[in-house]
Amino acid sequence: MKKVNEHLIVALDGMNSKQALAIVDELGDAVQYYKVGMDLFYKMDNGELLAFVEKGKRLFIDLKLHDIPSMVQSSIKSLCQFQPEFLSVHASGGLKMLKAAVKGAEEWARENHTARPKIIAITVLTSLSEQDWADVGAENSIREAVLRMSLVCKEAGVDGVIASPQESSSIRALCGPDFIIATPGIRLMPDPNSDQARTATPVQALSGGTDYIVVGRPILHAASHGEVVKAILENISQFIQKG
Ligand SMILES: O=C(O)c1cc(=O)[nH]c(=O)n1[C@@H]1O[C@H](COP(=O)(O)O)[C@@H](O)[C@H]1O
Repeated sequence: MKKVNEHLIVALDGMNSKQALAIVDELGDAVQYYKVGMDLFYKMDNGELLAFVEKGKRLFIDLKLHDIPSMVQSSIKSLCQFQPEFLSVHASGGLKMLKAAVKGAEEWARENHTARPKIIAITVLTSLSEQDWADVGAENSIREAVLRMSLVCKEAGVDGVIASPQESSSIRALCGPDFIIATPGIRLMPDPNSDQARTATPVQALSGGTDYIVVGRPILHAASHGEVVKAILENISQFIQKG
């Protein structure tokens, strides 16, 4: 069984590498998983990226790859040098691209005699509402699209998806217990100024069957990062105990 803090991924967004690594030190053992997204990745040098694993942390490099299959395959291989536990791609890249992502990770693992990072696919961004989705030409609902994408991901051998709490219980039912679901858009209280459209509290997300909640600004913008992490971990712990 996973430890309580193995359900939380802290997204280190909107800061430079020095600030990000200072937060890792500040939060200490409370947080195991950190997500480095595009804005931080482009600011970090190789040594700083390797520091996460050196500090005993588990790394999610979230560059949301979306390109032709051969490019995604080689890019995944390049990213493996930082020993991430998770790498992300967009599910809308399609079956061939998703298979190429897994192949890139497998090749790297074989060549380096180690386990491969897990490939996680973004379905429909949690910042999109049904209206935003329709505006870009989609004719099905977000839920239908997320479920279809999840099935394609499973067929491709992708390890799991990122989706909102509104879709996670259906994904769990469709794709089974071992398929990873990670859920961003977590808010501890309603936030009308958020750029997220499909949000939930930590407990709502976990009730939907998600494995990991991904939390950025609610922790990073708080007066005390540690206090918010503590509150989230208490929520998770209470949820697990209720079983
Ligand atoms: O890939 C992601 O992690 C992701 C997918 C998605 O659909 N929505 C989403 O918000 N995210 C990420 O989750 C984090 C959410 O940050 P906050 O809204 O600040 O908690 C950001 O790092 C986003 O890049």
